Amino acid sequence: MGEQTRVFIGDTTLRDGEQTAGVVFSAREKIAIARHLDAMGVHELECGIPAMGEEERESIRALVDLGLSARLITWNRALVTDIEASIACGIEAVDISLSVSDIMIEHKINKSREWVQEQLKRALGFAKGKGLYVCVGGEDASRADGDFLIELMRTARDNGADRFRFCDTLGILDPFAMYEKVARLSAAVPELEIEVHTHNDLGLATANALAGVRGGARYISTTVNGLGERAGNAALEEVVMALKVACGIDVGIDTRRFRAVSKLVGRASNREVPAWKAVVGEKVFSHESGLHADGVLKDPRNYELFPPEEVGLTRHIVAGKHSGTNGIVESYRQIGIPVSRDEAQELMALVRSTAQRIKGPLAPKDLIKLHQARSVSLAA
Ligand SMILES: CC(=O)SCCNC(=O)CCNC(=O)[C@H](O)C(C)(C)COP(=O)(O)OP(=O)(O)OC[C@H]1O[C@@H](n2cnc3c(N)ncnc32)[C@H](O)[C@@H]1OP(=O)(O)O
Ligand SMILES: O=C(O)CCC(=O)C(=O)O
Repeated sequence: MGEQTRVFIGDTTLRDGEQTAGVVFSAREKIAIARHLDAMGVHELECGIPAMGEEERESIRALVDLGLSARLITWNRALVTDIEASIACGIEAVDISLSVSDIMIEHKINKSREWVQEQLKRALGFAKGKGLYVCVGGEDASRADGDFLIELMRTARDNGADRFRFCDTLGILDPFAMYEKVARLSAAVPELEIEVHTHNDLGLATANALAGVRGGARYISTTVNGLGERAGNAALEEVVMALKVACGIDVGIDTRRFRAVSKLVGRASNREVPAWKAVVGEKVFSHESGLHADGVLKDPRNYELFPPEEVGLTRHIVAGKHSGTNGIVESYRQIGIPVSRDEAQELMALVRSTAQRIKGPLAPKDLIKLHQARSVSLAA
């Protein structure tokens, strides 16, 4: 992956994210999330499912009325009625979804591969006739027969589709398999852009999204905080930072807003973001261990991949069970108490035993108490 590789982010927090069992966004929350993502420069927002009913359609219309820069796209079954419902919302881009694995074709929709091909032609023909941008969503593509997928993509291409969405619906692939599958499709039907939509059932969603890009995909489906069905989707913040730091690809998104949008979606979904969550967790720039704190104080690059401000976070040096001298000097400096290295060394045992007793880091009041106790014992 070179610097020239152009990658687009299609965020589906408002569709797959809201499909998380038990999650409901209010129309106002949807608007706030969409505004945030748009202001950050996210390229496309999958914003809902018009076929669900009038309330959903109203919230989609409200998003259309915002006049965002991001392209708004809706999820649709391969049914003319679904697409009509999208058009009625003022939507100009649709994802037309079909189950494409034999297991789902036979045991979920109870149809045949031929039916899938025909249904695709019908729905796609209708959508293109209405001038829509169309992404064809291949549900369960990762378990589908590769030759059938190529046939389907050719049908999609020949009937005017703009993109094919390769879904690892159950999150079963490893990055090597993802790379191989996407590379094969990309080589067989180079005229059709590929999007990868990866789920996190094995904790591989972000890795698989990157592998898809290496295989030739140009769109990545993400959600804020990795929200989504079951174990969720590839997290927006992880994908963007991994592309930037590990692959040298800048997708042009303002990453400084990641923490803010993460908190917003965490609140709106009622799914608290773990403190150690990659990229946006509250504590991912907190350093306690003696050697780590020392290294960071000398040069943050020793233990930080990028500055915390780049994702809207701040750095913390924490006094606790694993602290060393330099970290303790810094913790006291931060609360306005200068201590020498010798003093810090003496305080270290007290810091450790306090941390052990309270089973956590020391707050400023704990540090002050220890400092006072030490001064009193020295004076006595
Ligand atoms: C992998 C994904 O995330 S795909 C996105 C899924 N998202 C959602 O399901 C959220 C919103 N869903 C809904 O509001 C409803 O499920 C609707 C409106 C889509 C459909 O509702 P209903 O018609 O009441 O059916 P229900 O929810 O029980 O879905 C099952 C039906 O959908 C059919 N179906 C499933 N996938 C598709 C598809 N891609 N295209 C057409 N039909 C499909 C099934 O075969 C089944 O049909 P049957 O009842 O004739 O056997
Ligand atoms: O069919 C699509 O476009 C998306 C379906 C989906 O969300 C999935 O397969 O996980």
